[in-house]
Amino acid sequence: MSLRKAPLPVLLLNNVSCMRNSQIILRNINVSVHDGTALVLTGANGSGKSTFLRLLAGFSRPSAGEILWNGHDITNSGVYHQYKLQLNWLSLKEAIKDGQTVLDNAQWFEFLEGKSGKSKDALELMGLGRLINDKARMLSMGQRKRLQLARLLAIDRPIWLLDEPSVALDTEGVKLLEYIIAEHRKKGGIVFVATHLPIEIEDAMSLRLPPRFPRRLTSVDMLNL
Ligand SMILES: Nc1ncnc2c1ncn2[C@@H]1O[C@H](COP(=O)(O)OP(=O)(O)OP(=O)(O)O)[C@@H](O)[C@H]1O
Repeated sequence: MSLRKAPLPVLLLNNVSCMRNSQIILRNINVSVHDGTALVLTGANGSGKSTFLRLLAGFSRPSAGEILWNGHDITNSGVYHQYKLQLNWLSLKEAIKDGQTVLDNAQWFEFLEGKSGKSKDALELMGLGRLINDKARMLSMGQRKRLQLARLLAIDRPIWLLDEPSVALDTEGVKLLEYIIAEHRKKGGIVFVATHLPIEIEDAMSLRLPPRFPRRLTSVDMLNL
């Protein structure tokens, strides 16, 4: 008889809590993530979705508990050095240079990554093929989001941390987002999505963060307690 060991999760959040300004933002989060996993984070404004992604990105440290990547604590500087190369971060802060062309904006990220050759196809896929030589300042909000998503594809890292990725996208844009997430997962990629908007992700895990009340409770909060 052979005993097969369960595979080690790629990412393990083990009793993770996070405090800011003496307030608990996240409390005792336990999540186990394997290759191909998608986790959709929802919750009210201020419930801690971005904070959750920031912890995963290593931008801030858990106040308690640990985040393990392949069994290693990401707050260890040697581990983090390797871990951060796995991450692709997308947020409302878009880091787009208005004076550069759409193509340059994508290729610059590829260049920083020591890669080349994927930006054009990625922009085509995201529906920006006709605009690659236009200055980024010409883009609409939704087109800027498409450019961010094209960069995600061009850089091609395994763990995606997406904060409100569908904001400003039209119906076709959301479908494209769902498509690239599905394709990324087929290759074993891991996707975290913090969102208020509906997004279709097959077999996704979901985590709804409880509301927090840093402000005075309203009657609506009282009803929901
Ligand atoms: N650096 C910080 N210092 C102090 N408090 C912070 C810090 N960052 C976030 N917070 C607080 O943590 C709480 C959670 O914020 P966070 O941005 O994670 O929520 P969210 O669920 O992403 O909200 P939204 O849906 O509005 O984007 C908020 O009350 C916010 O004020």
